[in-house]
Amino acid sequence: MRLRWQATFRRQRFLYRPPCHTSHTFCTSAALRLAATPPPSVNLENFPCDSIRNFSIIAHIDHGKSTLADRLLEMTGTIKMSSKGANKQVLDKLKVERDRGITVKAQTASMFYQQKERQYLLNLIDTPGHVDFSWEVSRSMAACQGALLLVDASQGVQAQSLSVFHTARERGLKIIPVLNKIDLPAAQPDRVKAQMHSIFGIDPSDVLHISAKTGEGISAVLRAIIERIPPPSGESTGKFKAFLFDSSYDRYRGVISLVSIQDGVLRKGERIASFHTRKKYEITELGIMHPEEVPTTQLLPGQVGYIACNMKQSSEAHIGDTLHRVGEMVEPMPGFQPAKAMVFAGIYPVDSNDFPKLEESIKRLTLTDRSVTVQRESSAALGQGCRLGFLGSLHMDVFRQRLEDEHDAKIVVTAPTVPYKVVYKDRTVIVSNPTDFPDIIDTSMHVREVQEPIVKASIIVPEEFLGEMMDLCFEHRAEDVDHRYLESSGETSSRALLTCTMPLNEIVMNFFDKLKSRSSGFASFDYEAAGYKRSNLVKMIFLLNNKPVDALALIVHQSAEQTIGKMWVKKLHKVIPRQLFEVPIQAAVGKRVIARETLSALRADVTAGLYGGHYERKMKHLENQKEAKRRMKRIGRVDLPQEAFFDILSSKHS
Ligand SMILES: Nc1nc2c(ncn2[C@@H]2O[C@H](COP(=O)(O)OP(=O)(O)OP(=O)(O)O)[C@@H](O)[C@H]2O)c(=O)[nH]1
Repeated sequence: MRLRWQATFRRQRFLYRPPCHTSHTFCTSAALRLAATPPPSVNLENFPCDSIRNFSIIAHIDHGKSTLADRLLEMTGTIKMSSKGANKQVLDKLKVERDRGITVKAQTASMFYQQKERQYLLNLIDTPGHVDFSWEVSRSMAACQGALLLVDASQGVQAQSLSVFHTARERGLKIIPVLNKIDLPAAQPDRVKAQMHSIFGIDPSDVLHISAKTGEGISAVLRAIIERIPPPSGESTGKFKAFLFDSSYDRYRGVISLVSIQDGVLRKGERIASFHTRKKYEITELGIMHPEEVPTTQLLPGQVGYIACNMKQSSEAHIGDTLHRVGEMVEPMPGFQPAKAMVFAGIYPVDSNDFPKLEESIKRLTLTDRSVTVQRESSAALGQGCRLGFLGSLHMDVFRQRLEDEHDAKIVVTAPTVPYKVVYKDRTVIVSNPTDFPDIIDTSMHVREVQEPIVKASIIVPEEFLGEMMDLCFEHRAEDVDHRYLESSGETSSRALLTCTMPLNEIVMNFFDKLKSRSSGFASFDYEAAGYKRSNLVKMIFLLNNKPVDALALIVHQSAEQTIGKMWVKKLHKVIPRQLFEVPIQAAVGKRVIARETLSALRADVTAGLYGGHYERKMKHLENQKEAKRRMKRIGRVDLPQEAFFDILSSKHS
């Protein structure tokens, strides 16, 4: 989820102040339709800590976080109330988000709300829903004292409701349980409240009933935020200390950081230092997100806002950093786990000449998505490219789509891999590219063992699909499989929580799709990293006419090498065009050939079918053949059209 209206305003600014750094394809008409109430003359001195509440909305994907955020903004007058529900999350989204109905980046908004003669400053720190972006969720929570736990009244508690609840509880946040979508005919508020009681120990009388769609119950949510969430603490007379929890990049102003002020007051022109990098900066602009940037003269304790300080590189804004005034030493805030890339893939331009353009596009996109890691690599088959690390496979797919949508890039993406640990006699190396994976059987390599990343998976599913889900998990090398029922017996259809450990490699390809189709869409899934485990892994290479194609290499579990080898050789046979000679297609592990197909020879004369004096037609055919040749990648003596790579690699992802 993201606060789409905020994005709208940022983009409006971009529209009026061209040319801007962003290259997103924005929906301008939507951006202009959504009008804000004019920014108030903000005097933040009127908001001491006890008038401030910092909170986030946490929920399983699609349980209505964005919709509730829209209503809260309307109700507090931060955006204009629309008669026909025009302030919908459909507005002004990136194409990738419109296409997929998901949110990628957490956003922040400050709202002013009057209750009983008193004005409050409510800071909403929004969170995305998908498991790949859970890093953003915990990062957002670090700046809050409370969270609205939203549960869909028709779907009930789902896998990510569990994980976000536990993260919020571990961080000591006050949790306000909210039942959303009570307008739906399928809503079962009492049943879902009973689930929340048995799973989370939540008192059913504490649960608020709302419809974020119709607006029912929203004022009770605002009341609960003020009454139940504790205010932040901080001393305006203390030494200045701020927690940096997010950043974005602006071509003109450099890095814009979002901070939560812990102690002291920050004003324009003051000099601050980063605890992490020890670099010093001067504040050139500061303010609050309302929901667009509204400059203020100062930021006080407990407040959440943005700062610009001529920070040039995104990497200087270290998430979780403590900022302090130059010359004053403060105790740093407890650090923050940096995002860890778990899925890696090579990205190559379809036309090798486009590499500089592709590299520039990747660089620009990573300015808005700090969690992506980038390294140059090259492949004999695909030429120069980049190896990118992502938080998960959805994250990878979103990035790929953004490259295509926003930067018009024509790219080939190699099969995703996870980071493996290869333990040698004298050192341990992390390998995230199959090309670098050693031949285990070759004793001269001195490989002691190979370890793969493991995750702890949770699946919530109606009990009639439990057996099917267990089978699916076992097919994907699950261990420690356990389950428990989430509702007391006597329910018509109880739901079960299935937990197990699984290799991460097993879920990056198409596990999620299988889970959805084999549970008729009812299962929800979540996972967390659970370390590394020793495993029998091997590198599988594919040979065309006895020449290895590096871009197609895979790391597979030994138990599955036969099945995978045969399957891919068959697929390659289907997509590779016939050549002038017979071409063996082989899958091999070390020197062992696992599977083989043979592509029969083709005759060359493209004009053979043309009789008589059709000179021009003959020339056209020959020209076409020449053009097609230009687009070929030559593997040994085999010409492989770029489209075949597309077919092979995209089918590898499915
Ligand atoms: N009937 C009904 N539909 C709702 C309600 N709240 C949200 N929805 C719908 O539920 C869908 C998901 O809502 P979002 O607000 O995008 O959910 P989200 O939690 O932000 O989703 P992510 O950003 O993907 O995590 C949308 O189609 C909303 O219109 C509600 O109270 N009643």
